[in-house]
Amino acid sequence: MQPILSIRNLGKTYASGFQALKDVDLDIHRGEIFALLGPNGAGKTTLISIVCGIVTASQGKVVADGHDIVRDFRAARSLIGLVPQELSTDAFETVWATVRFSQGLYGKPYDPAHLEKVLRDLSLWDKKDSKIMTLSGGMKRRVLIAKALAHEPRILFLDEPSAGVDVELRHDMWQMVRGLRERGTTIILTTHYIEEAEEMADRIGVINHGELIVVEDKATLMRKLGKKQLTLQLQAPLAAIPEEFSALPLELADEGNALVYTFDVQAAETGIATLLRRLGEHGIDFKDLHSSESSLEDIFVSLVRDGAREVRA
Ligand SMILES: Nc1ncnc2c1ncn2[C@@H]1O[C@H](COP(=O)(O)OP(=O)(O)OP(=O)(O)O)[C@@H](O)[C@H]1O
Repeated sequence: MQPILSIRNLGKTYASGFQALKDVDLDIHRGEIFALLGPNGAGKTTLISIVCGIVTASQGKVVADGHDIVRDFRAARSLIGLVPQELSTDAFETVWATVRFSQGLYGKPYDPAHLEKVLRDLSLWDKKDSKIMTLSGGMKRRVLIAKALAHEPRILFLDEPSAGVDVELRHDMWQMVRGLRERGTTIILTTHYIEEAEEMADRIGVINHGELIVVEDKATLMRKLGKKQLTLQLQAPLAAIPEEFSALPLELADEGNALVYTFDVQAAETGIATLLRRLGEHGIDFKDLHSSESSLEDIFVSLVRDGAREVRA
């Protein structure tokens, strides 16, 4: 099936000469939740801003459901909703007036029933006549979401949805995002919270220094780049790893009371049987063992640290 969003050779150099995006190619599938991860300044907001028509690209092409975002701006923009990081307008407006305005902005006719549903879903109905400046931070966040949903977008961008929100709102938001996806909306979110990507995303893209260094199904990413660790609790502590074992991916932990062996999830042979046999031969006994898998967070940190080279290799 044709992707709902197709990004080709996208680049952005700001007037300062700073190159914030370099040759980004990305297809977003219909109906998926895509999480874009990257450290501060990686280019996430720049990418979203280009697709939403807020920033002009220096090179490349973006097509949203068949509509070029530059040549066919109105049609493309009407398909897209954006929940930005901060509310920048309308402090003196009521909640109702601001969502009503957002509905009309992209040519949608006034549909009070839809607006009521959006506000009820976001627990904002009681506040519909309140001025935005009188709302709490969490409620203002909900207003941002309501504004983005007012024109029934097919593609929804959430820029750092969890930044500065409490646990309850975060979980409500996840619930809402899943509900939207079930009804056919495609969701692209940027996040610093790996937990959020791990919880929500079907696919994950990692961006660093303006380059998309990896795009992968979440499950595949975790399988491909994940490592497993086997921890052996020793009967007697070791002062150092014996010379004979120095070539193995072994580390001492817990003040010499534990040996940690790291292996690739994908490797044909883990080497565990050999390790255990050799430890036995050397009289290194253990009283307990357990294994653990690396989290998405471990994978992300190593990706960003090691950069593009190793991932592509
Ligand atoms: N208007 C601008 N002029 C010059 N440089 C800019 C401009 N806007 C952003 N940048 C730079 O481009 C880079 C990418 O910024 P961007 O906001 O896209 O990052 P981000 O990944 O969203 O970061 P964060 O996670 O901190 O929000 C940063 O180095 C930033 O300083």
